[in-house]
Amino acid sequence: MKQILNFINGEYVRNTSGKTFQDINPVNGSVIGNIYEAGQVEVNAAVAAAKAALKGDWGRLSVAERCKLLDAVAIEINRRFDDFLQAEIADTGKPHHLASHVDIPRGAANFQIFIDTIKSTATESFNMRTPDGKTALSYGVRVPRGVIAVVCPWNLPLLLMTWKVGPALACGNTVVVKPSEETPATATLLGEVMNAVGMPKGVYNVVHGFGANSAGAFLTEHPDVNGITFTGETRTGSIIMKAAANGVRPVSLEMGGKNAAVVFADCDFQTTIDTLTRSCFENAGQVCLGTERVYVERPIFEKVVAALKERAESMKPGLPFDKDTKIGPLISKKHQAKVLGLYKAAKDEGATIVTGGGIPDMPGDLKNGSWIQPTIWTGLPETATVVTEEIFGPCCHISPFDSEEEVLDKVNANRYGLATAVFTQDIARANRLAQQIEVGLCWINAWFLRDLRTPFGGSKQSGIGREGGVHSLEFYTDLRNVMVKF
Ligand SMILES: NC(=O)C1=CN([C@@H]2O[C@H](COP(=O)(O)OP(=O)(O)OC[C@H]3O[C@@H](n4cnc5c(N)ncnc54)[C@H](O)[C@@H]3O)[C@@H](O)[C@H]2O)C=CC1
Ligand SMILES: O=Cc1ccc(S(=O)(=O)O)cc1
Repeated sequence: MKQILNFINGEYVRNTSGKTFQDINPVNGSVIGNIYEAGQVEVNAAVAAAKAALKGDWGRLSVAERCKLLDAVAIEINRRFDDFLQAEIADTGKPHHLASHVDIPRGAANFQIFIDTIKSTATESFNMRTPDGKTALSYGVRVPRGVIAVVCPWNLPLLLMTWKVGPALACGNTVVVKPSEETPATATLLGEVMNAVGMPKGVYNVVHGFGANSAGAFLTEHPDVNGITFTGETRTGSIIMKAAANGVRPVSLEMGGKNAAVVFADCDFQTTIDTLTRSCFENAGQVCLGTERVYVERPIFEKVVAALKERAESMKPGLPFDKDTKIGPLISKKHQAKVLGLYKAAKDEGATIVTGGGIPDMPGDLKNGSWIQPTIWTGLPETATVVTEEIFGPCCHISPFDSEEEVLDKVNANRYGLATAVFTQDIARANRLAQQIEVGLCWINAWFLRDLRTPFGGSKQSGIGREGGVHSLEFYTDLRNVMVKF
């Protein structure tokens, strides 16, 4: 049995309370690890180590030296690619092709991309004449904020954690990471990488546990934490915002979504169906950017429903390492119960179940896993639960529309505003819509196509702030103005 320890000040440590909880493989419900829950003592130690590191070797490094270390981290993750892959797959049950093409490569790349950003981003300067006839030059310098708390979800554990740790370290901060209690493995493994490349002690720390009355709350409420970056549910983000208010600490929040796709009759049909298949069902729908509302222009409504039904039914569930596996389980029995509850709500509220709606029949011990059928509904009003609430499962409701104005109103009538994908060959119409849809990200004839220099984040209740490229620097540094008179 794996023993999953906290990583504090460069060392793996258990805890003083003796409290542990189980790491479960969602494929078959088996216990794969024993996680040592960090209490207030361990969180205090991690924050203290991170604070001390700011004044130690780490704080004295030049930007170039810091970047060299980050590059070494990326190289070491890639050298240990298979260890990360096995760990991520064991925790999440996601198909091998997904973890090996998305999660782990991006986990490494997230340490490299911000090297260019930090090295090449200038700050502004202004020259002016003073009232007494002298000259004044003012210029900006970016300084690290200090200790950053990084609170992470379980859907893309390494990818989303490094998306924050990479820029935080590039900017000279130190971090205390609180991975999701469901997926502790890769954040823990990253500690070995940090030690292997010679990262100074205390720069990267990991504390395990839950939210309320546990590591998550102890960390975000800690007075020596100087900034909090969070990805997870909107409800949790709101609790974290309140914790951050105490001490007036900045927050960056990437939260829930109820993303729409808008399909016009003139779309490239095959590309649209291929893309919708990914956006609705990939990672068992556990992607914050995933599509759960599909609006289709009436002339091709039936055709889209039929094509997507066929694709949903071809998503073969199975073991992560089986070559023909197309979909893994949900992250946990708890999440499966939530998704099944919403599947039931759809039925109770009168949905037509085009396909799915329950649990697939799995062989042997896989019966104990948290599997779910890809599901499509039609026929619900815009007020229905599964049309308004985030599900985070492999499902969507498809409804017809007749005009651009109608679909725009429907897309925007939701409290979330993370992402939308528009499918049409009329590029003027697509751009018109993209500028009116209230989201942080809008794709045209694409989905999950990312240039990591661009801003990522949500509008409305999907988030506060943007990360990616120079936008990450906005959060992970404090911009100081210096004015010199001569
Ligand atoms: N906008 C985005 O980029 C993304 C958003 N998400 C959202 O994340 C959700 C799935 O992730 P979950 O792990 O279920 O989210 P969650 O909000 O339950 O948990 C996220 C993290 O916050 C911690 N946490 C929970 N309560 C806390 C508290 N009171 N104080 C401090 N920390 C606390 C958890 O232990 C976990 O590490 C999705 O439903 C989706 O809404 C997921 C991925 C990306
Ligand atoms: O699931 C949420 C999510 C997925 C991807 C990204 S990124 O743009 O690739 O960093 C962010 C959040």
